[in-house]
Amino acid sequence: MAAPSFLGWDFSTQQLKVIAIDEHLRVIYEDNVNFDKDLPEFKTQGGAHVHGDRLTVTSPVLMWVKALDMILEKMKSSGFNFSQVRALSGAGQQHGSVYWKKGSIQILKNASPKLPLHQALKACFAISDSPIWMDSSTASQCSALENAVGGAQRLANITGSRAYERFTGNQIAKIYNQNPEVYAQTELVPVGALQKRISLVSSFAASLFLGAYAPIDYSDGSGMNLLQIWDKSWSASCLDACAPELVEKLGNPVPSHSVLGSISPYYIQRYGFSPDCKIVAFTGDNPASLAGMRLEEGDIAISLGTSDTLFLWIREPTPALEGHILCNPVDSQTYMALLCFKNGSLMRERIRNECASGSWDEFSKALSSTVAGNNGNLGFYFDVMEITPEAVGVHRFNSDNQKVLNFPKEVEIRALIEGQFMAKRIHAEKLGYKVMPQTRILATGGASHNKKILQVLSDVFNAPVYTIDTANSACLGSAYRAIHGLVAETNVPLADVVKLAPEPRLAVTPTAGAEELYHPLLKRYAELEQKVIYNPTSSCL
Ligand SMILES: O=C(CO)[C@@H](O)[C@H](O)CF
Repeated sequence: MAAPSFLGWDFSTQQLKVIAIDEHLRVIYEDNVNFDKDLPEFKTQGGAHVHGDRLTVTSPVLMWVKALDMILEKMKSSGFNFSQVRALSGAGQQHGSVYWKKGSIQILKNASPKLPLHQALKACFAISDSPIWMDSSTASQCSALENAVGGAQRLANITGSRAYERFTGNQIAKIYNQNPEVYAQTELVPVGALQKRISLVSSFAASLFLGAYAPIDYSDGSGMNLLQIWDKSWSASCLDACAPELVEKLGNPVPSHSVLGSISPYYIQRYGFSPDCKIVAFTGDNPASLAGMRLEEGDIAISLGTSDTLFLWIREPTPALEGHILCNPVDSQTYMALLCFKNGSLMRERIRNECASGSWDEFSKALSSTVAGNNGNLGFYFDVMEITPEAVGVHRFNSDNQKVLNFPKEVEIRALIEGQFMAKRIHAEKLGYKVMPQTRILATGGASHNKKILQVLSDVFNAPVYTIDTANSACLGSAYRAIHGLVAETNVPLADVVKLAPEPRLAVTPTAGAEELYHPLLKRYAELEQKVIYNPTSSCL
């Protein structure tokens, strides 16, 4: 008797990925389809089309459907046993939107198992190229939405974020403003009938497996500037500010752990899935990554990449004009926060090249040869316009808070690393994050292989740092959520469901006295940050 398995899907920007795990959480299959390489007929770059205005960015919907056909055929050819899949879930790139044309629901429901799905659905989309998260063409719609609800902070208090160009509500508003006839084409049926016609990429992907329109989940719905994150219902003032009859087109949002139903007959007949295979609500890629990293309350995940991204588990968030508060995908009573710091590894590499002859070993030696706290020297390093906070340029201050033009090389290196991590703690705490006794920092990305850098991170947060591999965290998190969905109704936390998964590896613990040392420095850093924040009207500092 073959062992039961669970599938996790990730409809990300550049590729479609799938992971199968067994009941012991061991990976038994993984595969991917790269959109540019494997589907060249769609002529994408990085999975997207960047339009001539350099602001509009879209991706072809049928490319996503065809990628699913391809990956399922690859699995079938490899002899994958679909009949043992007990449940599946998935993730999609956040904020993107799919516009189903009138009548698509019948075509989706009755797709012939003799044909690939992309052939059945080829005329089902009112917009063939969906707007995605890389789009920044909706500045006017963002201003209109913030004005309609009483300002940026008010919108953040309602939806968890101020208006962002990539957020779905503003994208829908642009389509309604610029293509009202297309907007009218998207299907409209009574609310409550679980029918709807505008999907996120995540709920669109779930619809393909369900053979019906899948609802938007609370967590990915938090990335639309439309959902009230406190009572998890659509905000009437936000919907009305974006487009008419929007609630009929979105349907009712659902908890992210919801079992939506059984897999569509199309997959049973074409691939041999079991009729009992359950579809668990899909969610956004970042919420799915939180599940894949198995974050728990008090944890903070830091991805040290080109830009540095923080995932926080927060019980009582305070939405701000920076960062994003989302409904937690694995615990409907709590929240997750996303914070992005644009000046990440490229900034670290520039200082390494200039102050450590391009060598990470020399960079690490400089960190070892300088004292924690850097004798009160502080620095802000933003080669490109930073978004957290909005600031640009390099600004150095000595222990008397006097601006200085430069630091000795090893002081510069420590000022960069301490500054980057103090900023992360300050802005995380502004969003309501609290370092707790059980706090763990889960570090990933290139710089997480450098223990000297991690030691500074541990000291600034006064918390142990673990390293994890997040290469497939969204996919793996989706497979974990597929298992969790089957038991979530019994209030079993995800942590219990995935306790057999490989543990993160402890890398460093805080140096004794770190909290006492960095507490006053964090206060100084926050005060000085106010001086460097970008003010287009003031002379450069
Ligand atoms: O826009 C983002 C999050 O707000 C990106 O991380 C997308 O989710 C990437 F697909």
